[in-house]
Amino acid sequence: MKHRIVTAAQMKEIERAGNAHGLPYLQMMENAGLAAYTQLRARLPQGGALLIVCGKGNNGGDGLVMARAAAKDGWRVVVLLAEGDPKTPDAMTNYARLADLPVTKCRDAAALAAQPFDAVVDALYGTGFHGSLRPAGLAACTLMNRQRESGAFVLAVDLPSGINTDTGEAAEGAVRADLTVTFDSCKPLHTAPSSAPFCGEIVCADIGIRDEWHPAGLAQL
Ligand SMILES: NC(=O)C1=CN([C@@H]2O[C@H](COP(=O)(O)OP(=O)(O)OC[C@H]3O[C@@H](n4cnc5c(N)ncnc54)[C@H](O)[C@@H]3O)[C@@H](O)[C@H]2O)[C@@H](O)CC1
Ligand SMILES: [K+]
Repeated sequence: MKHRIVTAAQMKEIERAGNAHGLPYLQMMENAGLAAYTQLRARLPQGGALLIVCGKGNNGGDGLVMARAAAKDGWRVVVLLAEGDPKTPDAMTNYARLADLPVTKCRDAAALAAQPFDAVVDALYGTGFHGSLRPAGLAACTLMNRQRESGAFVLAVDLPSGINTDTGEAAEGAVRADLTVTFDSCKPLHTAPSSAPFCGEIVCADIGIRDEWHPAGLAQL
């Protein structure tokens, strides 16, 4: 794990620098989703039933990349669109890329409560989350936490949903993960005492943004 820690706003600057150096946002999302999937496959090489809970932003987009990779690898994939259709351009592109794959799409967390899964991917909220969980988000987080209590392995994409990236404040009902795969740099929540216990093991994955591209002042942190 890299020891550099950056805020949500600094991470956006780093991504902007990556894009300016010729690494498009869509490619960063692809790299993020595949890096997280590689970590999942390393822990559950046998595959199985996989629930991927997606929000409507770019964190959900990372989850949709994972859904594509996992379906091609033979997992039985269910995607829960917990907040409806993806809304950001890159997440919408990755949703369209699922069209010809055997991925089940669902919009109702309650419908999945009794279904057993070997693994759950939390791609509901990432660095964009702040405040408290609203009903749809809370229902999705409750489903993930119940699945974990029933034995499913929970991988959080970037951070467990329901946690504020910069303060580490955990909303009531936030996800508890076995593994958190974050990207490029760690964020304050990964080490804050209030939120670190929600993360489980933390892996910081390379998504192709070279250290020398980082805006001045961030590369040395
Ligand atoms: N920007 C980029 O280039 C990349 C972003 N990546 C991913 O994108 C994530 C950030 O994506 P976004 O900025 O789209 O945001 P998120 O996907 O983290 O959040 C989604 C939406 O949730 C909303 N939201 C905030 N608080 C809420 C609440 N309490 N209840 C309900 N909804 C709430 C936000 O308004 C936002 O629109 C990162 O965590 C990372 O996973 C990665 O794909 C790597 C590249
Ligand atoms: K997440």
